[in-house]
Amino acid sequence: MPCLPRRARHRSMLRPMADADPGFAPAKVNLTLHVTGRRADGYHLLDSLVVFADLGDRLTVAADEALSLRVTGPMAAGVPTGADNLVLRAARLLDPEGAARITLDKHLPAAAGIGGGSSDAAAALRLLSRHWKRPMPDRVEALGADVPMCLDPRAQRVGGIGERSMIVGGLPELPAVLVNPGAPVATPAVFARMTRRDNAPMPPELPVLATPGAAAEWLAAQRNDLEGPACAVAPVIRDVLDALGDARLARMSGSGATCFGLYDRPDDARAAADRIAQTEPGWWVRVVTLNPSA
Ligand SMILES: C[C@@](CO)(OP(=O)(O)O)[C@H](O)COP(=O)(O)OP(=O)(O)OC[C@H]1O[C@@H](n2ccc(N)nc2=O)[C@H](O)[C@@H]1O
Ligand SMILES: Nc1ncnc2c1ncn2[C@@H]1O[C@H](COP(=O)(O)OP(=O)(O)O)[C@@H](O)[C@H]1O
Repeated sequence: MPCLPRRARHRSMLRPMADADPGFAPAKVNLTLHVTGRRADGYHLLDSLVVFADLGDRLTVAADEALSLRVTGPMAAGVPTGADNLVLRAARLLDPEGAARITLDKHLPAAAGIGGGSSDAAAALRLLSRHWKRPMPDRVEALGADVPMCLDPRAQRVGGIGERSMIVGGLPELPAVLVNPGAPVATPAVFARMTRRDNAPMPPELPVLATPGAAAEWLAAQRNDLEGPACAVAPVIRDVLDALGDARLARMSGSGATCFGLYDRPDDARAAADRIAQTEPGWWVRVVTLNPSA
């Protein structure tokens, strides 16, 4: 596999793309997640290749005299609606006095390793900074380690505890299936289960991967170091990975429990999703394109 220099841009913090759809909060998928160390404050150092999906939550804002949030949509159940919702926390970080009527239409499962809450927070920051004409706050990572990477939903290599990002090119669109078994998994519980925290990073230069097959082959030699600990917390994750056994690559995203399967063609992904949905009607199963408009 040639190791070519990639089109890359180093930034300590991502800024929203000028042409990003500001109210769309796409699912985040960690194609790799190498845990390479731990900071003195307990947070873990990561080396992760992150992409976003063409599936996500949707935020809208309207002028009003107070700040309010309504959560709707097929995955609204159980999502906090009060001040602890990341959308309201993002709004307050941007402007403690700001007023708006916000609607969050949930399509992603919560506490699922696909950054739904973080992506919602990033979308709230994008939308409300326009609506209120306020600059983006400096320390958005105060909302969560995943929030900075969600501000600019393009493929990126993430370092530090999640706050350092580098946009990467050379990845194709990836036909995929996302599967969540409906067991919420708490991120701190998974990190706490790790027995080894000084694991190897990815290679310094990522290769150019022209096709889904080439991407799956290279990714298979990388890892998600949280997969084993997450399976110990929620053993059903093993069943999900087994169900995705016909994929070119099956792996867990983030701290779980959502797993992704990569396929050569969208038709292959659709066939796998139909089969899994029939066998496990209680699971959340979606056909997606990862890294859309690559
Ligand atoms: C694991 C990842 C990988 O992308 O994704 P998810 O599973 O959440 O989607 C993220 O690092 C999660 O980011 P996020 O969910 O925003 O984390 P935070 O709210 O900041 O932290 C939740 C808890 O996770 C642990 N944590 C998080 C990030 C990190 N680099 N090291 C950690 O040890 C800490 O115990 C922290 O208290
Ligand atoms: N807008 C939101 N959507 C989903 N979860 C939210 C939201 N705001 C706050 N939360 C809380 O954040 C936690 C993490 O949710 P989420 O970001 O979806 O998962 P993960 O960190 O596993 O990717 C959940 O336990 C949930 O209670």
